[in-house]
Amino acid sequence: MSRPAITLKHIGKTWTPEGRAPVEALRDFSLDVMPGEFVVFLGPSGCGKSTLLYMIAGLEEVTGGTIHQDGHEVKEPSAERGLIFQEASLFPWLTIADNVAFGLSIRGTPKLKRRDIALDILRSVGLGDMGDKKPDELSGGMRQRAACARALAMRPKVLMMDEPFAALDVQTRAKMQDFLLQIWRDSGASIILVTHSIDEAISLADRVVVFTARPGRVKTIVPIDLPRPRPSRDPRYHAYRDQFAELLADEVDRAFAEQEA
Ligand SMILES: Nc1ncnc2c1ncn2[C@@H]1O[C@H](COP(=O)(O)OP(=O)(O)OP(=O)(O)O)[C@@H](O)[C@H]1O
Repeated sequence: MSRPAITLKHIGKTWTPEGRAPVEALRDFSLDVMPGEFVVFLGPSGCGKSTLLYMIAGLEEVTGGTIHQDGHEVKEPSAERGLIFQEASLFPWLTIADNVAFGLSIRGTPKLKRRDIALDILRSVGLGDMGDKKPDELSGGMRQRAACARALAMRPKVLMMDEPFAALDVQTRAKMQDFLLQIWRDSGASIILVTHSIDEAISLADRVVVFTARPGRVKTIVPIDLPRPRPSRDPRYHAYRDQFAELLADEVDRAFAEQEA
């Protein structure tokens, strides 16, 4: 069997905000993400999903345990680990092509080559004609595709997405999910996606990691054993939906009970 792309061993994270009580966000969280695997993080609000993504990205430090990518300990951000947020964080003063090429300029890729790569990737995400536009001239879905193009330009081995489609309408969201599956297949990258949507988790994931309420731990890991595109009318799809609804309800109840205690 191949080596995991990402290995999380006994991760803990306690936030210590100034002047406020410490918050234990994650406790003893262990997980392997395999090369080319699509993993979805699903869990109640505040259970540490985003915190964990930022730590895998190298933007936050762990307070316990270790994170490795391809056997190397993660200590800082790397272009090999791309991160995409809910709102496409494009530079508003740059054109879409320049946004996509931005990371390549830091890497030292020559200007003409940068533009070629940017336009190529923009074509692959269906934005071939949009290179010279500014972000505010694009729709929300297009901006999010441009953010994907910018991350993909760096050829990341792992692409992390923090509720990337939450701000989009239902139809655009469904289209973006299809698009994401396509770029996932084309790029061969591992994807770790955070969502609150049970349907999104079932539609996309190879495996769904369900978090406990805070402090977040692995409650259970559910492989989705359905062909893609996932048949939402299939009784097995409904069985997964019921299973996740029950697992989440359990955790939400537990979180409320603890708040009231
Ligand atoms: N910078 C920070 N400083 C202090 N506490 C933080 C910080 N970031 C997150 N937290 C706390 O850590 C806990 C986990 O937050 P996080 O955003 O990772 O959860 P989440 O599962 O992504 O939540 P949601 O689903 O609501 O986005 C929360 O209690 C949050 O308030």
